Parts: sequence; structure tokens; C-alpha cells
Amino acid sequence: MTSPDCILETRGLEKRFGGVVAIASVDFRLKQRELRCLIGPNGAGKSTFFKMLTAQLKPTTGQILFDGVDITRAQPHQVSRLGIGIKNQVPDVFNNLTVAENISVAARSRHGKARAAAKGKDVMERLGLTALTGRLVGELAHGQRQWVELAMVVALEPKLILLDEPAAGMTADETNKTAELIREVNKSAAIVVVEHDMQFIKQIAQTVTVFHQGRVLIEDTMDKVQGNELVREVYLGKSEDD
Ligand SMILES: Nc1ncnc2c1ncn2[C@@H]1O[C@H](COP(=O)(O)OP(=O)(O)OP(=O)(O)O)[C@@H](O)[C@H]1O
Repeated sequence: MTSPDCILETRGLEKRFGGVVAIASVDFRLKQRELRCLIGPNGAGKSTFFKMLTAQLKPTTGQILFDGVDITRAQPHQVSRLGIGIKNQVPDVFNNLTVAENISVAARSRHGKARAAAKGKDVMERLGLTALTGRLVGELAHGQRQWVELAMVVALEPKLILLDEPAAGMTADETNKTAELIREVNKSAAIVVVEHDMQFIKQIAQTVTVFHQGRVLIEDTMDKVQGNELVREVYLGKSEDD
């Protein structure tokens, strides 16, 4: 049994690809409405961990519990229906539809037609996208497209949202707005963010989990993580004296 304030828990989670241990016995706990950042050097296992949470990859051993339900062997559509939303780096949007239509299409998978339109409108207002309502998504700037996809995920009303490098390729202004949107979305959902941009992480981070060689190296506040010598060594590939 997980405690009621825990939305996500992994127990002894492991993923091997042949001889490569990508994730090694990870025990991870996330509270309801928590915002967690995952960092770690290339190859640390962050993507593999994410893919197991959304059932894109099946664990070799271990267990994943979401909102009290064992989803270790679930299918992606079941995980989505239970309330896990994911936003990948490449936006999954319809370029030849408007912003409103894209968000409404997403809302349709949860609601009837009339309610989906109203729900879409609410989400656009909440994320400050109303001015873009009638614009074709294919004509939007990179940052705006990312926000539309975030709105599409929010329209599904997930309890947990996984964000894979949400600030990648963004300008400073776009990055600031993305941080603002993530804080807004976090009012109604727990969020796990994988990100390499430390400035961005500083803007949103509460607790940071550092992965290294498939294991959790440290889990602490951003300040403590940044000041940690082990993290410096593995994440930056050198100590400060080098
Ligand atoms: N499909 C696969 N087949 C074989 N090995 C894989 C596969 N996917 C990942 N790996 C290996 O698993 C380990 C973890 O990779 P993963 O992509 O999860 O790391 P990451 O932390 O997301 O890295 P990055 O920050 O570069 O995206 C690496 O050694 C990688 O080479």
C-alpha cells in the first residue's frame, strides 16, 4: 500500500537492455501536487525512467504504483486514462488546425463535444493562450507550439504530468513564461520535469532528484544539490579544483 499523499511510487524499478543496466533498483516517491525535477548526465537513465512511467517501456523488474494502482504492466492508453500526461520534446500537435481546435481535440478524449469546447476555452485562459485562439499551430513560434501542447496535456486533466525538457530551444523570455506556466499547471497536477537547463530548473525547482548510472545519487533542494561535491563530479564530469 502507498500512503494517500503519494501519487507515484516506484519500488526496486529496474530496466536492462541486454547487458546495459539503464535503471537499477530505483525507489522513487512523489507526493500529490509535487513538482520534481530530474537531472543527471547523459546516459544517467532519465529517459528510460520516464518511458517506464508512461508504459512505453516495460520494466525488467520492480513495481510502479500510480494513485494506488499498480501500473507496472499497464498499456500506454491505460496509463493515460488513469491520469498520467506526457509532453515530449517534439510537439505532438496538428499544424493545420488552430490553437483552439488542437486543444479542443485533446479535451474531446475526456469530454463530449460541447463540454470539450468549453474546457478548451478554460485551459487557454488559464495558460494565457487566448490571444492565439484562431492561429494555425503550424505558423506559431517554437515556444508557442510547446505551450499549445502543454495546454493539450492539461485539457486531459491528468493528475501527473511528465515534461521532457520543456525549455529546450527556447529564448530567455519563452523560458521564463514556460516556468510561469508550469507553476500554474502545478496547482492542479503533480509534475515531473526532466531538464538540462540549470537556470530554468532554478526557477521552478522544489526538490531535485539526481540520476547517475541508473541510480538516484541524491534527492534534495536545488541549493543543496548544486553545492554537493558528488553531483559536481558526476554531473559536470569534474570537481571544482580541476
Ligand atoms: N533502447 C535501448 N537499447 C540499448 N540501450 C539503451 C536503450 N535506451 C537506453 N539505453 C542505454 O541506457 C542508458 C540510459 O539511457 P537514457 O537514455 O535513459 O539516459 P538519459 O539520462 O535520458 O540520457 P540523456 O540525458 O542523454 O537523454 C544509457 O547507457 C543508454 O545507452
